[in-house]
Amino acid sequence: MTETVKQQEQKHLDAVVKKVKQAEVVAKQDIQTASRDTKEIERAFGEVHLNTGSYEGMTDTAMSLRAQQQMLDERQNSWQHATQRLDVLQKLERTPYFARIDFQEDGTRGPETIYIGLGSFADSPDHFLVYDWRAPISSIYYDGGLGDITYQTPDGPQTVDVKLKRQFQIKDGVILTVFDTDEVVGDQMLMEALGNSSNTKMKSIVTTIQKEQNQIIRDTQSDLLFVQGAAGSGKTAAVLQRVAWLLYRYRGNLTSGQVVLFSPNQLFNDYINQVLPELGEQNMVQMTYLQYTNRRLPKIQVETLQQRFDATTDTKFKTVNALKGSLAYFDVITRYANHLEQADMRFRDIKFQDQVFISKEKIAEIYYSFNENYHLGNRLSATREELIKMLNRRISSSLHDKWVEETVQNLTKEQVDTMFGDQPREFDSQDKEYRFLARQIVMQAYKPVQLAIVRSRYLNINAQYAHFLRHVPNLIELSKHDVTTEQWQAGVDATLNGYRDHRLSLADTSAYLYLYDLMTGKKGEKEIRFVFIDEVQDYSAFQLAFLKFSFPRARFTLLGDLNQAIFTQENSRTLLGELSTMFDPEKTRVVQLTKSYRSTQQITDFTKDLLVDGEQITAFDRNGDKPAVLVASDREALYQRLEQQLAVNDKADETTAIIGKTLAECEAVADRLKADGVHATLIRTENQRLVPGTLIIPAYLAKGLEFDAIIVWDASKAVYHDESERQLLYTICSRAMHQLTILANGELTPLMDHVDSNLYVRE
Ligand SMILES: Nc1ncnc2c1ncn2[C@@H]1O[C@H](COP(=O)(O)OP(=O)(O)OP(=O)(O)O)[C@@H](O)[C@H]1O
Repeated sequence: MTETVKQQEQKHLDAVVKKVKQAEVVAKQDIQTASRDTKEIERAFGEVHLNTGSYEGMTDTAMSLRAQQQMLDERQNSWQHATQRLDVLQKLERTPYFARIDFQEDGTRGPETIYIGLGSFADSPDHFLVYDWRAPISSIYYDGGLGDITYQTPDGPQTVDVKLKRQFQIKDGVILTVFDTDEVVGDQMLMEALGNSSNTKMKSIVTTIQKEQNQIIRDTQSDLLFVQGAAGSGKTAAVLQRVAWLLYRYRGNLTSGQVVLFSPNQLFNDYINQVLPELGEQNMVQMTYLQYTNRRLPKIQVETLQQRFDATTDTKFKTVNALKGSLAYFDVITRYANHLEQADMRFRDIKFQDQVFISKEKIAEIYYSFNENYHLGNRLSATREELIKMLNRRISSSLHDKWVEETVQNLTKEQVDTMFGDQPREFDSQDKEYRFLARQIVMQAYKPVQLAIVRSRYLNINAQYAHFLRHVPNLIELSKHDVTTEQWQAGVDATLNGYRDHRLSLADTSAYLYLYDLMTGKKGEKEIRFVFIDEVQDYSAFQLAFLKFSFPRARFTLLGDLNQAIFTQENSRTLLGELSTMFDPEKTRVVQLTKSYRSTQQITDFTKDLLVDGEQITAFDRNGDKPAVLVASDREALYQRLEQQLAVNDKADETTAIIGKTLAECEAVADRLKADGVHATLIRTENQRLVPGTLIIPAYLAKGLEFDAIIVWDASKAVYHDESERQLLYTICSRAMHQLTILANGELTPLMDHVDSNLYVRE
């Protein structure tokens, strides 16, 4: 690359930066004007005279308040808009763009040049100095090298002839490197991006998005987009870019509040929460499935991640749990709910002052009095209406009860005033005035009854769920699911006992909520448009069906690695099959990512060999040390080796995570390091933060994270002996970017028996 090209480009860059700075000045002025206006309006708000003396006065006041509110909203919008704009401009000032493309459209005379950056920037309405990486035309940067390339526009596909593809590395307005490439996204740039060390926060990959990732990011057709990819193949990275892309593509019609990401744990949320702000967008709604369900059942303690991990190793209810996670079980509940349209709905008495006010038998009689066209939801609203009518009749007939008359007589003037409020007080007769006051008093007294009716408290969901569980053997052939009647019965008893102590397993919670939604006719959250589920292999088909039901208008993007199923390993392969029955095959797209970007070639080759029948994985060509394995006969030697490795990693500025199988093991390591004066942070729960420095993490919290160096604590036969733990061990090892050390006490896990001994160094 000649110096002159760099100089020419620097000149162009300087000119762009100058204009960005000018635009910043304008944005700052806009912000100031908007906040000044807001203050003005707020002051005027305070001065609106509240005229409630007459109906006309009240209407005038309401109208001027509404007008003020509207103006305030407008100003706040423009304030927000200008602030966001300034934020993007400030980012552009430092790095206005990262690529240049020269291309020619059919039938045009000369090539056109565009620059691509984090956001778009124009110095006049149709003169773009920088194109947003999400603009349709920018796709050609990610999708191909030179020559004819087709990209999608809202009006259909368009083909252009790409003449030049130039990449820049720019820091604080200065071009560091510039190189032309004929590749898709030059390996040199990717290599550099991957060479950086890890951080407690994930970064955006906007400059080096790979072609396959670009397909995922820009998909608009699929109702179900299933991304299957090996550990470290950039699923999470791609999907966060996709959120940013969707917010741009559907701007004006889609807000970040209409996008939900289900993530494996809270720690992971913390890890990824900088990516969208870095891209100039607001974060989507992020939660774990546990949080989603628990939020709806605040009084119940839903089993935590750790309890769930411990429970999966408990084999007693294995087949029962497998059934509860299946689509067949989802269908059973749906059928059971249909059956409730005819019979068996469980009700509670509505009580008033400890007396039965409306009996459950009466409620059942009303509920089943409507014809068969009434489904559960309408049946419930029709019943509610009837009950309210009954309550109103009771109120009317109580107006002359003795206690009511006495209360009315004893009202003070203030009490009367409050009861009248803004009501006109002209009554034709004293009796009418009495009836007005008496009605208010009786209504107040019956308030709890009214609430019980409106909030459907007469439904007995607990009894209903218990009835359902006992009824399951009549609804499904248990033997087809390898469950005996006795096993099922024991499972029911365990669930109900737990429930009495306000505890519920995650599988039961999902079933309980689904049944509740069907009983009450809830149709899910319609305003949510996109749902992302990361680490989908840890979900049961039931949970996915429930989420689909809960977000009926959403398109789903599911990310998974069947090699990493920690909780549901045996079901993970049938999951794809079950998913295909839930979504229209025409609108389903499966994308496979096979290249692993996270780890060095040596680590990827090793982790790949750990799998017996793994999905396809190829390493990205980046070299490092082979994984080291130390087996010692006493713990002391292991601790020494651990501390020695930590010292080496620290010196090389590599962040280390020590991953143990259980929390108990991690605690033991943490105690020992503390006693030896080695600083390390133990992550006990998902609510902690990922702080810089050495971390000690139990395996079930390590999902989705990555670190420069990983030390596997105790990969011995005593700890990892079962075939079902293979995927867990794979997940742990595949967290490492540059260094992997495996320590084992006594005998090495047999899960490593078939790993080619050339792929690691045995110390
Ligand atoms: N196109 C890319 N350019 C630069 N870095 C990338 C790219 N794609 C992925 N990476 C990096 O590779 C690493 C792994 O990516 P990511 O965490 O998205 O993988 P994953 O498939 O979700 O992995 P896992 O299933 O193990 O959680 C991250 O550091 C990410 O930033």
